[in-house]
Amino acid sequence: MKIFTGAQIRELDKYTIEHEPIKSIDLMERAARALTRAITDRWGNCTKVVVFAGPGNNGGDALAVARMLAERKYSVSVYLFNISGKLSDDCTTNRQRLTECKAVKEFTEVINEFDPPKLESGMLVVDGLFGSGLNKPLAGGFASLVKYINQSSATVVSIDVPSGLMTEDNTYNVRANIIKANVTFTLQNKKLSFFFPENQKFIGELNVLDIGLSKDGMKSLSTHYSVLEESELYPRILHRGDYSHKGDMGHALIIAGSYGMAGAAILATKACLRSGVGKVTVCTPRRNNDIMQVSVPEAVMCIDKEETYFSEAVDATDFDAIGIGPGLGQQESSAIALITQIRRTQAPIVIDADGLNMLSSHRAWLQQLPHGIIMTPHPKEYERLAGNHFSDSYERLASAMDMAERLHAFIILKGHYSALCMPDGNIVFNPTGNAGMATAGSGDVLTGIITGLLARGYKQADACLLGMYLHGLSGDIAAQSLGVESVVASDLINYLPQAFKHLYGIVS
Ligand SMILES: NC(=O)C1=CN([C@@H]2O[C@H](COP(=O)(O)OP(=O)(O)OC[C@H]3O[C@@H](n4cnc5c(N)ncnc54)[C@H](OP(=O)(O)O)[C@@H]3O)[C@@H](O)[C@H]2O)[C@H](O)CC1
Ligand SMILES: [K+]
Repeated sequence: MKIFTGAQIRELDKYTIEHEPIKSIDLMERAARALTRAITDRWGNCTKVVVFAGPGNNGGDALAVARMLAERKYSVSVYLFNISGKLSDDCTTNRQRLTECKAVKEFTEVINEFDPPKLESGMLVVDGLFGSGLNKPLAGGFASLVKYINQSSATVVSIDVPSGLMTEDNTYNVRANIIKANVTFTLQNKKLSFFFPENQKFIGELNVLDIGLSKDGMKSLSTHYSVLEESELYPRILHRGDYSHKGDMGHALIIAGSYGMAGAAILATKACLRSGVGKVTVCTPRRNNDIMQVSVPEAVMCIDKEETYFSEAVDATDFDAIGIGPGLGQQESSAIALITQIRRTQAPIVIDADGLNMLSSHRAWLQQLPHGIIMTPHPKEYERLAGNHFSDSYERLASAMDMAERLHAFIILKGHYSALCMPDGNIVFNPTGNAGMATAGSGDVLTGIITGLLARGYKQADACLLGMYLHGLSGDIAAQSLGVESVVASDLINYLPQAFKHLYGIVS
């Protein structure tokens, strides 16, 4: 599903108006009907409603919703903020319709003085001050109103976007001046800023309402950002021939685990084995040998000459993919072995965890990474890799997008919505996964899955998309059965077969 910018939403509006065709005011009426339905489905008409409308089309939506609620016998008080004496055309028409509607008991047009109404628990505030047309942080009277609403105990429903929140970049926004909604009813598509964890407290529970914008219009607009849809994976899935033998299914190499961190190697290796690959070899220090042999009997061992850490690059000629980094430690000799390994390897590579940390300590090496390399940092690992601190997720994502393009790399920024930044500048958010996956070892499992998929024959982009999706799906199935509090990384491996079965079940 594409994620449109504010400017593209305006384009889509125009396209729908011209091609459906539909008058702009009727499109607003359609949006207001969808919003009203969503509100009346949840709150009965004994709920007292206070509507705050701004000067643009977000305010127009709010005025239309106020009228529709009043017609359905809700007690509605409406405040329209017309400070600059300039309303959008559709907002003006809806002001007219509202004043003609006898059911509306209280309508105040605020021109300068504003005496705020009492907001109490049990009341519903409809926030229609600003939506996708906000072009600077809120200040002055609007900022005071937002603070007044936020400190009240009323329930707040935001139309389209919590007022004050930008649809994309909030790096320089004033966070105290953004509505904290309990529920946001957004129109047609999720906005980019909804994918960033620090904005969740403004959005509350998110619901997307279909307002019938042109499907052709959406298809023809190209976007940099999208959310992965399961159906996009179906044509990418590789099928195993009935007569396949393990030699056809790929040979993966996992380089992981220093002494005391054998668990990371075990998790990555098991996840790799569960991802359809024919054979997995693990390179790990001597002292991990016994525990590895016992824990993952299916894996072949390639023991490093050092007792406790990775010290020597492996001959990679026979491997179809390499995953390197989980629990590897950050010894200087491991760093040298890491870059030697990267230089020597022709097969696709996934770097994670300490592999990334060691690259961060030798940032000049980034230029030597082969095109198509996959890196899977969590936010802190990415900051170290970029050598920069970012003030928010948008800034971090923009930097990762730039790095992916410069290095021709695939960078998966892990998080609530993991984001795959591709070398062509596109970014895909993964919709699966849950808070239960914020647990040690979860990343090692992802490294194992992607390495397994690469060795199995998937191209980098497909391995990343499928890997992120399956990893999250397995977490969702695990959480369903165990509860989010109790999920641990090994559960992600245990439920991985069900995630695979789900996808393969649909396409076979
Ligand atoms: N396709 C759809 O999704 C539809 C969406 N609808 C609704 O329309 C809004 C977007 O409407 P728009 O008029 O473009 O924008 P807003 O209502 O959000 O705000 C524009 C007005 O706000 C002023 N503005 C902007 N920033 C500030 C600020 N920081 N402080 C004060 N005023 C501000 C701006 O004035 P300028 O002079 O600065 O331009 C405008 O007056 C969308 O969110 C939906 O709710 C349609 O109803 C249906 C289709
Ligand atoms: K709003």
